[in-house]
Amino acid sequence: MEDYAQPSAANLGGEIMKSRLLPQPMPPYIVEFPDVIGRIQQTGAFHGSPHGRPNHVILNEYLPGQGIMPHEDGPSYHPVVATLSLGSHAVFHYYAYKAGDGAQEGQETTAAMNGQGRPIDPAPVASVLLEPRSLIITTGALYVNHLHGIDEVEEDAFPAPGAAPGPSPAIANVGRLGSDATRRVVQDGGILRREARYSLTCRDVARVMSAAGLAVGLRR
Ligand SMILES: O=C(O)CCC(=O)C(=O)O
Ligand SMILES: [Fe+2]
Repeated sequence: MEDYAQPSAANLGGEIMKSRLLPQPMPPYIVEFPDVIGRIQQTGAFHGSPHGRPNHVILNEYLPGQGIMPHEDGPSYHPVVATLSLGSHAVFHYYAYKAGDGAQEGQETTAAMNGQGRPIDPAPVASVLLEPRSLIITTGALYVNHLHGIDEVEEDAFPAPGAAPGPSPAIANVGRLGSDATRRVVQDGGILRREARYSLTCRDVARVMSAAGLAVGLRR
């Protein structure tokens, strides 16, 4: 959707041009203290990635009411993404494409389409509540043939048990939430208001422009 209230973003570790990383030094808070990259590396999630650790981080700021439309992260990255949430919670939805080959003539065109017009099943395959200071690692089929997104809402509403199903689907990680208060709201029904959220989306860009390649690129 073009009218999605997009977060403000900054690239850390360099810009990606034509699927290659044009590297830049990471800021100290990423590689020194609290050493986000080193600590993500310790999870083992990047053992099989080209550089064994993330080499690129997108810092996003979401104000209440901002989200990110369902999308795939694409093939420039090794298919593992570690997302650190800071500040506010968010509800992260994973979506599947609708069965079939994609858009057909005369088919309804809705927001539930990706950029190529491939229809997306609007019912998430899974929804996860991302708590502040939590890390979620997305890989496998959820990376390569699913989409993910965050609704652009100012609050997330959770229906009370037995109530008519609300707009929020079941939260897959309800049993693993760190905050008892948050778990009660999700289980018993209630509202979590979004505050400002800062996310660090950490990935490994397989192809990195070398200094030599860069010099050639600059001479052109
Ligand atoms: O901010 C988030 O948690 C998601 C960001 C995201 O999906 C992306 O940058 O590709
Ligand atoms: Fe993404």
